[in-house]
Amino acid sequence: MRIVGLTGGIASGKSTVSNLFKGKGIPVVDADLVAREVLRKGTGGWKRVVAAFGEDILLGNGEVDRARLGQIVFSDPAKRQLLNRLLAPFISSGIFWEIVKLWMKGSEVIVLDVPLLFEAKMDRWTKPIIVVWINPETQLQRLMNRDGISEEQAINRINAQMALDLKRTKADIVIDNSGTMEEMKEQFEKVFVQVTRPLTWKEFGMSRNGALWAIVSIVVAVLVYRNTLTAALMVYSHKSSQSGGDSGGNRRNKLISLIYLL
Ligand SMILES: CC(C)(COP(=O)(O)OP(=O)(O)OC[C@H]1O[C@@H](n2cnc3c(N)ncnc32)[C@H](O)[C@@H]1O)[C@@H](O)C(=O)NCCC(=O)NCCS
Ligand SMILES: Nc1ncnc2c1ncn2[C@@H]1O[C@H](COP(=O)(O)OP(=O)(O)OP(=O)(O)O)[C@@H](O)[C@H]1O
Repeated sequence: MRIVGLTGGIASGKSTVSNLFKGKGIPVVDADLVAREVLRKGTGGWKRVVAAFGEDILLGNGEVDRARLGQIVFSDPAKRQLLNRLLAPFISSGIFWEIVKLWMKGSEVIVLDVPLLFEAKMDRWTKPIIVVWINPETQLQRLMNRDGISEEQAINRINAQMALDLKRTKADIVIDNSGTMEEMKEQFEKVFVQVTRPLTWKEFGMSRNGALWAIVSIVVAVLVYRNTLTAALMVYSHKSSQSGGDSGGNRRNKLISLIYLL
């Protein structure tokens, strides 16, 4: 299985790129969606966050007022770190189970869209890593337009993440999304070819089909060579018992019986 990392800065265009992947049939695990799920009313994440931030951050229906919590954490680094610490275990395990589900379905190439891929050190699990880069002026403008927030609020949100220029240096692939949608789509087509090239042996081994292939190969090898294997084990067993050191004798006899059963 190939786990492609997709990251960038806030409003740099990650969701826009991940929608293009989805449009081509590549499954995407969206960390923002996972983060929403783990903050739903009554969940473990919700309980921890309410205990730490108080009931003032709740709406009338008991759900978290995301805009309110956003205002708090994006203007106070200590509170943001607290929120990150509280939610990180839930988000990581949510992402893990999404990957397991896709593995069980047999997906060979998947995309992890994680805004804080480097900050949360999840880049260790992904290869290649795509960074959606954008120039600072366009990023600020797009963020203000999309979220309807002031320049100051937008700057706070941008500064809450690792600098996009630094993320760019850690990328295997960079998509520059400072231009038009058409320019971005042209780059995407090339990136798509690159990330969907045939799996390496290691990636194949990590996929469900690779694991099934390994199990079937072992069973077939045992079936084909069972006489040779049994004979070898019997000779070894005999030699061990003659030399008096036969602590593993029972285990070997069981193995011989198992091979015979097969
Ligand atoms: C603070 C919250 C409630 C604000 O919710 P809101 O609906 O306004 O924003 P949304 O969740 O859609 O996030 C928008 C973008 O903000 C950025 N962002 C979100 N959380 C963080 C954070 N803790 N640090 C830096 N940037 C963040 C990301 O680029 C994200 O794509 C929410 O972002 C949240 O719960 N954040 C903590 C969980 C988290 O770390 N999410 C990122 C997933 S890796
Ligand atoms: N090439 C482009 N030209 C014009 N607008 C764009 C382009 N790419 C993305 N946008 C717009 O910019 C905004 C931010 O894009 P998007 O939501 O994909 O960013 P994001 O990186 O997923 O943001 P976040 O970190 O908040 O999840 C959106 O309103 C989107 O429609």
